[in-house]
Amino acid sequence: MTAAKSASDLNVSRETFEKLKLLERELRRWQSIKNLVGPATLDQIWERHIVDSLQLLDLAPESKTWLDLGSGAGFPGLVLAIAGAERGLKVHLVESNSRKCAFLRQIARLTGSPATVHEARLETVIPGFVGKADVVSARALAALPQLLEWTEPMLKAGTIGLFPKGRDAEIELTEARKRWTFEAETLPSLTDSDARILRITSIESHS
Ligand SMILES: C[S@@+](CC[C@H](N)C(=O)[O-])C[C@H]1O[C@@H](n2cnc3c(N)ncnc32)[C@H](O)[C@@H]1O
Repeated sequence: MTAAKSASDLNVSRETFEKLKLLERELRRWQSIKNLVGPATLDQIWERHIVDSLQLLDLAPESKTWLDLGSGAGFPGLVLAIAGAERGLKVHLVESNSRKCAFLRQIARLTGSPATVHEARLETVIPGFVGKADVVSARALAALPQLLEWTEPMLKAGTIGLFPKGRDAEIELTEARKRWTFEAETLPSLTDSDARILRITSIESHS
């Protein structure tokens, strides 16, 4: 799929669809000078990036505050801020790369989306969100044990972890269970039959 057909394909309003199209256009424009995403994924921006991000919204429909770690060019965090705005969702994007942060700020401004960009290392941002976010997400940032090490204080305080994973999801779960006990749902991805989305709650460290 090279382009989304309509707002109803995505189950979003026309206004949200227009904002997602703006994100796509700007990503293509910035990509030529700033190289924000893997060049091989540019042909499939909707499937690989936008729809892949959008599917997380339905996995935490009640959420109001969302922290996305290592947001890159906005996936999933910026897409969620754009699409979740109408139901009152606010998204915090954490990204250490300044040119990616410039892109995130620009698109948040152009779309009027409730996204706050934290240009920082996630290790310094997470402590301020313990007990303050409904969901923490991270796509293509690190293997599950590292993600749990970073987010454990948030998950212990009741935040839900949503981590899109590739075909190694089960291996990463097995590895993580050596250090923690936690509830994990392994959910199918709508965009890739090999991929999974891990929904993690109720974590306890073994040590
Ligand atoms: C592989 S990219 C994935 C980007 C996006 N989540 C996606 O799926 O397209 C990982 C991103 O995490 C950022 N990153 C890596 N380590 C970080 C850290 N400790 N704190 C904040 N950002 C970090 C990188 O700059 C990069 O943009």
